[in-house]
Amino acid sequence: MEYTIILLRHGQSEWNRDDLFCGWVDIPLSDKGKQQARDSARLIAESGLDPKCVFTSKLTRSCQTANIILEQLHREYLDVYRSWTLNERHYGTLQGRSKSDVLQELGKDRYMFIRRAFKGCPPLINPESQYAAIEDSRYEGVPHESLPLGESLEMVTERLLPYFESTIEGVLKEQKTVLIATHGSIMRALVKHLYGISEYDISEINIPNGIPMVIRLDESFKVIGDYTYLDPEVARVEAEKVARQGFKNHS
Ligand SMILES: O=C(O)[C@H](O)COP(=O)(O)O
Repeated sequence: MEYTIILLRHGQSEWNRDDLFCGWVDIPLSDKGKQQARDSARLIAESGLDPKCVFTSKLTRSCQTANIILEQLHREYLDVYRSWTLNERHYGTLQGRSKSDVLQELGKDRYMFIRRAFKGCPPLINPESQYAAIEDSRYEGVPHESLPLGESLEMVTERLLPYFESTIEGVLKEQKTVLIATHGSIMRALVKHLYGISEYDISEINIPNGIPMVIRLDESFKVIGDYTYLDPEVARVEAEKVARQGFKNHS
C-alpha cells in the first residue's frame, strides 16, 4: 500500500507580492496567486494524481487556492478539512512590516536567523495589536493559550504534528491521495519531520508559491524516495526568489 500527499504552498498573496511579513494576517491571493492556483490544478491533472480530499488552513489564501484547484479539477464535491494548525507560522511583531525594512533594522544574520533557523522566533506581538490576528471567530473553540503570538519553526512543528498524526494520517489511510493547500512554514516543518532533515539543512530550504510537491509514503507512513515538485525548474527559480525576499533586487 502506498499513500500520496500533494503538498502545496498557496499562490502568491497580496502581501507576498508587496514583500510584507504576513503570518496570521488574513490576506487574499493576488491575481498572480490565482493564476498559480489554476496552474497547480493543471499540473496535478497532467500528473495523473487524483486527490480524494483536501486539507487547508483557516487562512483565506490557502482556502482560495484549494477552491480554485477543486473548481479547475471539477472536484468541488470533495470533502475539505480546515485546521488552524495548518496556518502559516505566526510572525509576531513582524506581521505587516516590510521585509526589506526589517532586514535593514536587524541586519542580515538576525533577519535570516528569525526567518529560517529552526529555533528562530520573532518578537511576540501584543495580543491587542491590530496585526495579532488571533481574535477571530474562526478560532472559536481553540484554547486561548494554544493561539500563538509569534512562532519559530520548532513551535510550528509542535502544533502541526499532533494534527498530522491524528487526523491527516487517518484520512490518508482511507483516501490514499490527499491535497494539503497550506503555507511555506508548514511545508518546511512537514518535510523536515518526514525526511529527517537536520536543523541546519532545513534553514536552506525555501518553498515556492503555487507549485505542487509530491510526497509518497509506505504503509507505515515512511517516505518512499525524495519529494518532488510537479514543475521542478520553476520551483527551483521561485524558491531562490523566496530566499532573497527583503534583499535588494530579489525578484
Ligand atoms: O508569512 C509570510 O510572510 C510568508 O508567507 C512567509 O514568509 P518567509 O518566507 O519570510 O518565512
